[in-house]
Amino acid sequence: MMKSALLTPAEMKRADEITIDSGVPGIDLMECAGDHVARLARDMCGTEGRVLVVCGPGNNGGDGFVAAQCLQATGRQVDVVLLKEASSLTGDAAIAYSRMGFEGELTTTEGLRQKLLGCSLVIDALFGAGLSRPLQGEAEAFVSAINESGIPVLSVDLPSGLNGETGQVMGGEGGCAIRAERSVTFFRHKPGHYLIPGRVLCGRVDCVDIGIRENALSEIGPTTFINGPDVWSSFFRVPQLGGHKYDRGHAVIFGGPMMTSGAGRLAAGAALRAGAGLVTLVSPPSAVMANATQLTAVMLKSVKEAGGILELLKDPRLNAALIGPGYGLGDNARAAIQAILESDCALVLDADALTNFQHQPTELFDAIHKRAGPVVMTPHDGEFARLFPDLMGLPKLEKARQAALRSGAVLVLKGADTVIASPDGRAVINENAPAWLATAGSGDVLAGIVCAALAQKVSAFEAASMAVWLHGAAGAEVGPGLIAEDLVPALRLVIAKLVGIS
Ligand SMILES: NC(=O)C1=CN([C@@H]2O[C@H](COP(=O)(O)OP(=O)(O)OC[C@H]3O[C@@H](n4cnc5c(N)ncnc54)[C@H](O)[C@@H]3O)[C@@H](O)[C@H]2O)[C@@H](O)CC1
Ligand SMILES: Nc1ncnc2c1ncn2[C@@H]1O[C@H](COP(=O)(O)OP(=O)(O)O)[C@@H](O)[C@H]1O
Ligand SMILES: [K+]
Repeated sequence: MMKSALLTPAEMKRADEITIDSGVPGIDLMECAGDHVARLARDMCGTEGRVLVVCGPGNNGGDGFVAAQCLQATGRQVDVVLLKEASSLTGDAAIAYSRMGFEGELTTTEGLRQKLLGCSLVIDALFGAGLSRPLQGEAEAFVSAINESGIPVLSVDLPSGLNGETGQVMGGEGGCAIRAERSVTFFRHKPGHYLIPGRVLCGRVDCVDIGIRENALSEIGPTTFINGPDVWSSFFRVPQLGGHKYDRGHAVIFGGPMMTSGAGRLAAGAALRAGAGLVTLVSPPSAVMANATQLTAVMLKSVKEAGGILELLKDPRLNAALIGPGYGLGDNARAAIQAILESDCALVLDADALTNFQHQPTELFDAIHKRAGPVVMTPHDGEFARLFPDLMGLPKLEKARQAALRSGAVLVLKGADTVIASPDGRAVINENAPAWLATAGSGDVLAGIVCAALAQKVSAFEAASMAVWLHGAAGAEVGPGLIAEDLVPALRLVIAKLVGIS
């Protein structure tokens, strides 16, 4: 799990301190970092062309001085531009500057523009983890000039102007940040490398070892992780010789009326493919015929109203349920959801199940806190806004974490950078979803996969994380031209690969 830990800039600072306190000089870390930066710079622009290293006033600039020195030592033409006078440098950055062996040039934005002409790569060593406020004045003008030049940029640690904790540009809409082709960071990725727009601004990110102590992580206790098998593979269930289908759980999908019945069918098919031993699609009588003509291995049941649902869920073998996709809005729908909330089964609430409580969110959260079974909620941003309007201004990780804590549910806040947050404070960020997944019905498939993992008795946070990853991997397997129906058969290939490697 520690392999996939993400560190906030403050946690990374702590990891640096722990390592330095254990006897590793800070300048050694910086020299190692700068050496990697130089290596990647050579990787980006081969042996030809001038490299311009733009250095800020802190240790990020220090990494830039080391990189400049390494590049020059291999015969490279290098210019170093300073944002602040060299005399204001302190600590390791001052040491790195003094060891560089040549002078950096304190220049104006116009001077920087002249230096940019004809160079083949810019190393952005202006600001990294220490950026504490939006870029202004000369710093902002430097960043604009670099972006306008169109020259490829390698950012050190983070594109300058980006908040490493939130993935947002410091200063929001009015702020500015480097748009890099590649970034190189140290020890562990930061959430900002994966959260949008950070992920776009970073370009390809390399994470390199600079000698930070691994055991610093146990002292720091990170709570944010990148999603992948490292987070949940020990929870992934492989059917056992001698087992039977009930070992794999019985998922119940509550589908809607005929005109929106496709959503429930997609979710049911996905739940079966994702490993639930049995799947029953429960629908109002009007949709039964449509479902029956489309589905084979999925069982069907017709239920008219909340009373029927209560009765059905008394069967303890029905251990996981999903309601929401194509379900419909109104008093009857809300009564059905309330009936399901009264049962003990593990539960996924998606789409209409969330929208139905937009005027009574506290009622929903109280019911979730009271029930014994776990709940996973899977809103996209629009659905999230209906239940948590006051959290909308927060960065995505914080939004998901606070919503999980308030609701008592594991929260899957969807998008290109889906965040899964647990009420216990843990969160993962997903990165394997291709943009082809942004298509009608794709969320219904995801909800079905979550339900399958819950039916297999996977804990809610791991179930949600696993499902989001499988969904992303299935999307990548299908690729261009994907429609939601394609995801269900693609899951078979993804699971086959996963079982092969685990
Ligand atoms: N020993 C260490 O601590 C190591 C640090 N490393 C590098 O050090 C970086 C962090 O260094 P620092 O903590 O010095 O931080 P930075 O170099 O990112 O920036 C801090 C400096 O910028 C100023 N500043 C912050 N926001 C500003 C703004 N908006 N406008 C103008 N000035 C602003 C601060 O007052 C401070 O002087 C990392 O990103 C990484 O590149 C690496 O060298 C590895 C080892
Ligand atoms: N740009 C994107 N890149 C990757 N995945 C995306 C992107 N946009 C949306 N997704 C994913 O596609 C799915 C869409 O779900 P949702 O919005 O509920 O759609 P629907 O209701 O049509 O099924 C989610 O899993 C979401 O994370
Ligand atoms: K930088």
